[in-house]
Amino acid sequence: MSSDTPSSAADTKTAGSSSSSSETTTDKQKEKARVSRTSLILWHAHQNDTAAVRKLLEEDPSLVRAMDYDNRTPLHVASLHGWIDIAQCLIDFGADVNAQDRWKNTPLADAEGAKKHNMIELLKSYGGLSYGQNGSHYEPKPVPPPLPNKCDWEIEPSELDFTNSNIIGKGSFGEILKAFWRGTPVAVKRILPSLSDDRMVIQDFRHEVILLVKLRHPNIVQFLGAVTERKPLMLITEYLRGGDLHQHLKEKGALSPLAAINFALDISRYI
Ligand SMILES: Nc1ncnc2c1ncn2[C@@H]1O[C@H](COP(=O)(O)OP(=O)(O)OP(=O)(O)O)[C@@H](O)[C@H]1O
Repeated sequence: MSSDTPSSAADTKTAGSSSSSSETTTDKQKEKARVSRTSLILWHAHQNDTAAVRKLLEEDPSLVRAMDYDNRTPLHVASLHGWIDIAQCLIDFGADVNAQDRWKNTPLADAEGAKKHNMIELLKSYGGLSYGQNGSHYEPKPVPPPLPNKCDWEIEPSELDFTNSNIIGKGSFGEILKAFWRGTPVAVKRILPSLSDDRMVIQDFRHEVILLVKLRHPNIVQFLGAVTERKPLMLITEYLRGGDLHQHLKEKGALSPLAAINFALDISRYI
């Protein structure tokens, strides 16, 4: 299931005023507003909403360099989906055609991986180069991305901010909390201390991490990292504002056949 919309438009108002009590508070508010606007432009790019993307860029042209926690820019998002108008608008505002995400993919590598032919042409006409793991001029055939090294996803526990965090769910071996990581809300599955030494629990946790590391799909919750070298063991994924499919089924009951087919198509969509 895809993640829900980003922070409300109200959050995007420029924060801070001359009456702010301290510079630190103003800085924090500014940082929060920047994170909100970053989420918004990425969201509108994902939704193919050119008017909204243009409006944000007119208000703040620096947003053309916005990046999420995977260093993915709005142009990566537009390229993957093949949204030509959005890509053109971003390029007009000076987007870096060869920006590289966390996996070193350029927008062109994404467009090639997703076989978005018009997008490939557009990006090439602006000097787009294909390097990264999805596609490459040097690799005639697409190759599956190599598994990231552990050091790419092992998260330093002190980077997780549990201030004002709350429990959003319970699993068999632990609880799921909403927390913040690098300025972004995340869901943290934390194994209960009482089970941290249980061999079966540790094995299950490792299996889940090994599986999640291999998955990268816009409609499957994104694995961000894990804490495996210290206790409590933790698994960090993107935070779904609307909860997961399980919660949706619990709250709303059985899906209509059409909704079930749409969910299945979303999950199995080849990107
Ligand atoms: N990424 C997320 N964003 C928001 N809510 C989440 C997220 N992950 C889990 N939850 C909430 O926590 C509940 C339990 O999560 P989940 O089923 O993943 O736990 P689990 O430990 O895998 O459970 P079990 O091991 O019993 O299957 C979900 O139904 C949902 O309400």
